[in-house]
Amino acid sequence: MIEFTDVHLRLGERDVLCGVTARLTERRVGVIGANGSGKSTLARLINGLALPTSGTVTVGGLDTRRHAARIRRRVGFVFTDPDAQIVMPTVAEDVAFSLRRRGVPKAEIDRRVQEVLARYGLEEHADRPAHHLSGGEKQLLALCSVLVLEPEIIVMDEPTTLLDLRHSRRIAALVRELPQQVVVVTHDLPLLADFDRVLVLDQGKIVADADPATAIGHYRALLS
Ligand SMILES: Nc1ncnc2c1ncn2[C@@H]1O[C@H](COP(=O)(O)OP(=O)(O)OP(=O)(O)O)[C@@H](O)[C@H]1O
Repeated sequence: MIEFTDVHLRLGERDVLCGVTARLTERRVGVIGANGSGKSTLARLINGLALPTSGTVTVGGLDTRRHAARIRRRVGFVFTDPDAQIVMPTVAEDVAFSLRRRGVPKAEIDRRVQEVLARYGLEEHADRPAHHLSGGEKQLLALCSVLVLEPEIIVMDEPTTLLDLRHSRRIAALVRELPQQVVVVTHDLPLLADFDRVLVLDQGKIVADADPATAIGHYRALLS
């Protein structure tokens, strides 16, 4: 469970989040809102990449201020820009990287890497330089590198931005099937169709918190 309690976050001169309170227990939670409304910042708070100026964020009862390392092992974060996440020369090595750092035995690493690449259609790219992949393939790779760690919670910041329709649908299907809790920040409204809950942010505040159709209706009205 993720819990925000009266979270304020000031960056420079700007109040980016202003009194956010929410308990997220549902399996599929979407976050939508205009550009600059604070969605990515809210997502980054979940694994301690950003810390509140006041208020608290807890994950499974652990405060992100005090337990950042433990929380990062539990919360996988998929960045919008996959280049920010790709660290190793080849696709397979990139997926294996964090498993290696966690001391997982080599045979298990090989098995898990192969499995995740096959599941997301990247197996033929395993030995290619990661930076030669297309934007969409890189986004899938960034996702594979997080999924292979089997985190308890997955936070995705605009995971379909670079993807064509086929790959967007694949991500939507993947999100539907994942057993973990998933929090997705997105402008891709169809992705949220069968989500359990959608938050709408506006100027750092939650202005709607409802089922997808209701929340999206609110968002459309806000921007009209
Ligand atoms: N380090 C920073 N210093 C100052 N302001 C920042 C910083 N990081 C983000 N902001 C500001 O905080 C606001 C919220 O940013 P955030 O990235 O959370 O928005 P967003 O809703 O995800 O936007 P988008 O849909 O465009 O990705 C923006 O106005 C942004 O300019």
